[in-house]
Formats: sequence, structure tokens, C-alpha cells
Amino acid sequence: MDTEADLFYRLLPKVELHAHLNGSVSSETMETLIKRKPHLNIEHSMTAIRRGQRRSLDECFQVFKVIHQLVDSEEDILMVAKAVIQEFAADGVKYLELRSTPREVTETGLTKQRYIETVLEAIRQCKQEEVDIDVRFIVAVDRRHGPLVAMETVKLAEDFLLSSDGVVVGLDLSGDPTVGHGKDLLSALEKAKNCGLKLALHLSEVPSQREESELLLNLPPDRIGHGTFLHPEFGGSDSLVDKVCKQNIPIEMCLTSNVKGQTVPSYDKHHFQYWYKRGHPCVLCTDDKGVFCTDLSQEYQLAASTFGLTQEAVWMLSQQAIGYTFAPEPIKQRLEKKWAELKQQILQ
Ligand SMILES: CNc1ncnc2c1ncn2[C@@H]1O[C@H](COP(=O)(O)O)[C@@H](O)[C@H]1O
Ligand SMILES: [Zn+2]
Repeated sequence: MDTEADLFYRLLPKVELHAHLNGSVSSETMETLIKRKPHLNIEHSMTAIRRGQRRSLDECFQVFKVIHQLVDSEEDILMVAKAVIQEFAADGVKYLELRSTPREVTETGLTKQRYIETVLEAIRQCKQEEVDIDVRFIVAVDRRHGPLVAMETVKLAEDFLLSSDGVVVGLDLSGDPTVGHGKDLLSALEKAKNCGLKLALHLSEVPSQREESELLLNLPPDRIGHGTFLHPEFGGSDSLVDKVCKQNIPIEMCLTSNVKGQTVPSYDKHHFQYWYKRGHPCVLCTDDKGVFCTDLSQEYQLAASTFGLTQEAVWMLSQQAIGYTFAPEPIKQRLEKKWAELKQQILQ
């Protein structure tokens, strides 16, 4: 049963800005997928990192490969996307920017175009069913696939930016950070930016990316994912910190993901502390709520208990995230209004 403190975090209206679709699949949905494809011999323990468990980042990427085998048709994507949206809504998320890498699967006839259309269909159906959440989509580029695929993905994202009635808002750069170099993807990212897609880039998720981060920060991105190794105490540099601060680029912080993926040794050593203390824009996110067995309420609660945040401070954190969304101004105003209406009820 929820204690009173748990309840505060659940009721707190929240904004989720960093959620990978296939990393966000809940254990319930995973059960269904595993049953649908018994021939794959996949066990639940292969798709999630449970309480107290840790994995290397490399092992996390193996987990995504397994999940991709389970989610490989339009039918799967529609089911998974609808479930993920409903789960975020049930957790009190009022605005969600979901991201996913379009995939092509010959055996099931899935194309990248249909992949995106299917996610958009899931978003449309949730809206029609009046699920209490506003959902936007960020098209993801997997850095592992190199510059040509990145450029193709940008073109696809650009088409949808123009035709999705405001649902597609941006481009993400993700995938195994130890593979490839950002300099090869720079022209694709520049093109994306020039056509009006917002950029949410995974940056300095591992220590070896200083040079790449210097380069990508010149774009500049509209938001940074993780940014774990940007600051000098973690092997980054003053110049990186200066760039991020001068351009006031919000950082998406995913505490449990970083601890379970072992890029951060423990919650209390998380770089959230460094940036939050400086008053820099920070937004708490889940990254992969399915794989890391968490949800956004829990991430807020963990941040509060680890760093001693008051309920008022937690409220501010969730409210300020509205300003870091890629939503147009009228949507931001609508969210601000919602927060203002709920404040008296929830914050005692
Ligand atoms: C843990 N830290 C992380 N760092 C970098 N990329 C990550 C990630 N977590 C997830 N992804 C990216 O998201 C994909 C799965 O969702 P989609 O198939 O796109 O919906 C992964 O294959 C990887 O490219
Ligand atoms: Zn991520």
C-alpha cells in the first residue's frame, strides 16, 4: 500500500521528457509478448534489471536486442506504445515526449515509415480514448548505424514534422555511446535542426566522449540526455560546463538508469546534485522504465530522499520541466494552468 509520502509523488503532476519506447515496456506487457513468441525462448529475467541488480552499460544494450526480437511487428508496436502511454498516465505524467528508433523488419513487413505511423496511431488512439496525457514523439537515431542511416532518419522525421499535426517534435541521438563518433553524424543533426526539429542528444553518457561533446554542444542541442561526464569532477571540463551553462541547455537526468547501468556509482554521487545546486535546468526522467524497473514517481521520490528536497522543491522541479518541453507555447500555457489548479490540492 502507498504511504502518504508515496502518494504525494504519484499525485504530483509530472512531465516525462526522456523515455525510450522499447525500454519502457512494463513487465505485464512483456509477459504478453513472451507468450506470443514462445519459440524465441526468452525469459523475463532477460528483459529487466531488478531491484539491487546492476549491469554494465554494454549488458544493457544486449537487453534492448532481446526486446527488439519481441517487438517486431506493427501489432506489437501498437500494443506496446498504447500500454506505455497508459502506464505513464496512470503514474501521473501529464505530458510525455516518447522517443523511439524506427526499425525495418523484413519478416513482418515492417518499414521505418510504418513504424513511425504505428506509434503515431497509438498516440491518436490514446487521445481518442481520453487518456489524461499529452503525448509527443521524438524520432531517434541510433549512432551505431552510422551517418547514412542517420540522414535517412532525419529525412523521415522531417516528413513527419510537417504531416503529424505537431505530434512529431524532435530528433534524438542515442544508442551505445562507445560506438561511432558524433562528428560523423554532425551534418545529419545540423540538417535536422535547420528544418525545425528540436534536438535531444545523449551527451557524455560515458567518460570517453569529451571531444564529441565539445563538437555537439556547438550545434547546440535543445536538451542534453544524461551529461554524466560533462563536469570536471567527473572527468569532463570547465569548457564543457561553460558551454552548457551559457546556452542554458536543460539536462535530462535519469538516476536509476545511471546507477543500474553503472555509469554512476550510487544515487548520492549522481551528477544531478552538481547541476541542481548551480540552479541549472534539470529534468528528472526514467530513460527505460521497463528495463530499469522504475517509474517517474519513484525517480522524484529517490531524488528527494537522496538530496533532501522539500515537497515545495519537488513541485518546482516538476513545474519547471514544462518550460523544457518541445511543445508549442499554447500547450505550455495549458500545462502551467493544470499545475496551478492542482497545486492547492496536492501541496499541503
Ligand atoms: C541506458 N542508456 C541509454 N543510452 C543510449 N541509448 C539508449 C539508452 N537506453 C535506451 N537507448 C536507446 O533506445 C533503444 C531502445 O528503444 P527504442 O527501440 O528506440 O524504442 C536502444 O536500442 C538504444 O538505442
Ligand atoms: Zn536514454
